[in-house]
Amino acid sequence: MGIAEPVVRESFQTEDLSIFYGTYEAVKGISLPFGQNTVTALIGPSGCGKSTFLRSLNRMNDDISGSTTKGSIWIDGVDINAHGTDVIKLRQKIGMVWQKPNPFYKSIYDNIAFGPKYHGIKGKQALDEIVESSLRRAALWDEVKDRLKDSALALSGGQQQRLCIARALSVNPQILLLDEPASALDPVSTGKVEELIKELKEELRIVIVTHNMQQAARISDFTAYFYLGSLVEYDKTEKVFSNPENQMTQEYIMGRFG
Ligand SMILES: Nc1ncnc2c1ncn2[C@@H]1O[C@H](COP(=O)(O)OP(=O)(O)OP(=O)(O)O)[C@@H](O)[C@H]1O
Repeated sequence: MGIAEPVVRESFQTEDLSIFYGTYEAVKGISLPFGQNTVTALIGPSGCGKSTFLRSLNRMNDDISGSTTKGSIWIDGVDINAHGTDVIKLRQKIGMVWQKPNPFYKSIYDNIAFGPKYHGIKGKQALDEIVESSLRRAALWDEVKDRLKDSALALSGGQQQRLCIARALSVNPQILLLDEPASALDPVSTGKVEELIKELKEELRIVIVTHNMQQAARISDFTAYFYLGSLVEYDKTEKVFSNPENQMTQEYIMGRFG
C-alpha cells in the first residue's frame, strides 16, 4: 500500500465550494487558489455567481438569509467556514470594497480611523499614523491631507472609492476583495484605481470581479471564467485572453454573449 501524498494547500484557496440560496445552487463546487502577490479576476456573464463567490470569501454571505455553503475556504490551513471562526477578525484579514463607494457619514479622518479604533488602537499619534499611511497606500493622501476633517461625502466618486480602499487597508488585511470597484467611476478615476490595484498586489492578494474585459486583461495575473455557477476555465490571464481552452470562454471574451 502506498503512502498517502500529503495535501499541500495554498495559504488561501477554495475547495469544492458550493453556495446555495435556499435550494438554488448559485456556485457549484469551485476550487480556486489565490496566490501571494497576485490579482485574480473573476469574469462571466451576469448571474453566473461571481459576486456570490466573492462575498463568501470573507463570509459576507452569512448576512443573507437562506444562504448556505458547502465545501471549504482555506486560509493559512484553517477553514473559515468552521464553527467558532471569529468573523470580525476574519474580515480584518480579508477586506472588501464594493461596487458603489460607501464611505461612512463621517470625516475623511474618521472613516479611516474607525476600523483601527474598533480593533483597539488608541492614542492620537498611532491613529494619525495609520490614517496617513492608509491614505498614502491608497494614493489619496496628497489630495486630502489638508482637509482630513471634511466630510468624506464631499469627495468625488473616484476619491470616495479610493477612500474606501484606504479604509479597508487601515486594518492591515492580507487579502482584498473588490466587487467591480471601478464600474461606477469615470475613466480617469478608473485608471487611478487600476494603478492602485497593481501597486497593492506587491503587498497583498487581490480578488476582483469585473465586467470589463480590458480591465481584467490589464490588471490581473490569473483569470477565472464562471458560467451558470460553474468554473469553466482558470489560467494565467495572458493565456485566457490569447488562447483560451474553452470555446465558451473565447466567445465571452470576444463579446459574443454576456
Ligand atoms: N440574495 C439572494 N437571494 C437569492 N438569490 C440570489 C441572491 N443573490 C444572488 N442570487 C442569485 O444567485 C445567482 C448568482 O448571482 P450573483 O449576483 O452572484 O451573480 P454575478 O455573476 O455576480 O452577477 P452580476 O454580474 O450581474 O453581478 C443569480 O441567479 C442570482 O439571481
